[in-house]
Amino acid sequence: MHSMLPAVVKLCCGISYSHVRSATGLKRAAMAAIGQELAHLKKDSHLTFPGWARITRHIENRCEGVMSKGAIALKDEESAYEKQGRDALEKALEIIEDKTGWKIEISEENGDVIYSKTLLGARKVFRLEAVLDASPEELHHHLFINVTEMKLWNPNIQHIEVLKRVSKDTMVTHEVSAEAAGNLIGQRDFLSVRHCSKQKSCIYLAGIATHLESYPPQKGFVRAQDGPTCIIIQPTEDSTGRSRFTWLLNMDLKGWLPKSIVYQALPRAQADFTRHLRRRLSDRAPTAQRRDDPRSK
Ligand SMILES: CC(C)CCC[C@@H](C)[C@H]1CC[C@H]2[C@@H]3CC=C4C[C@@H](O)CC[C@]4(C)[C@H]3CC[C@]12C
Repeated sequence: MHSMLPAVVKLCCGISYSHVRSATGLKRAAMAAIGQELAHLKKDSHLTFPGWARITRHIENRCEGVMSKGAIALKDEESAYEKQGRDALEKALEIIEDKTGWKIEISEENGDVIYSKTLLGARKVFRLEAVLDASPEELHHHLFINVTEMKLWNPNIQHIEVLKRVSKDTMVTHEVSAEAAGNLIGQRDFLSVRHCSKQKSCIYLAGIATHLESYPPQKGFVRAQDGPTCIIIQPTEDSTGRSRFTWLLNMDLKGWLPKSIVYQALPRAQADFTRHLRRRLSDRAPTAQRRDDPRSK
């Protein structure tokens, strides 16, 4: 029964899509609540949890159970997150490096291109290719070191927090997407391992959804699952100090929305993100006030 409920609601939502579009306030809140309920149902059924999540949960339980043995348990936990991060990078790179089946989704005047591809298992992923006017180091700074500041320059992110610093290159983060006007997709929250790896002049930022017993899905949000995903930052060959930016967006938004809506929103979110990142980069003067700065609203 539980497994059928999401499908039934999805069907109803599909049928009433045109009504849903014009829904306002309370109605929309009610729909978001239904979506959230379904996400919880799924979570509780355990069956839908991917293997890696169960493993982390297992390790976490073990760690919490034997805290007195402290160091050993902690070490286990750390290496489990490290491993999740490394595995995510490996899997994301496999997806990016497979050159077959990519279609152009959006091709922008400034040269940015977003490609899409449907993976086995039917998930659609997106790959953005852009050249950014910043060094790999600078991008690493904005996207990894100073990750919590992202909400100041990206209005699509309402909240971002580092819950656990596992090592210099690995952390567990919690993000909440912002509510967007005219956006049918309600707010999502993400709990992910973020891992950074530098190889020669290349910087890789990988991410994958994870699980923290102490951080269950939050009230009011649908917990989405990110990854395996990665961003590759490499210097352009022309030594102008710019970077080639490749971003694989691989995300399961959960909830009940029809795929067509989700698959429109995702590349748009990717294009928006890049626009805000560019604005941040061109705005290096610390005193300048940005239009998109939530503090200036
Ligand atoms: C379509 C709607 C619901 C979602 C829109 C928000 C998306 C685009 C936001 C929410 C959380 C964000 C992520 C939060 C943290 C990081 C880690 C950083 O090292 C690279 C960027 C990355 C990976 C962000 C990419 C954009 C992101 C995925």
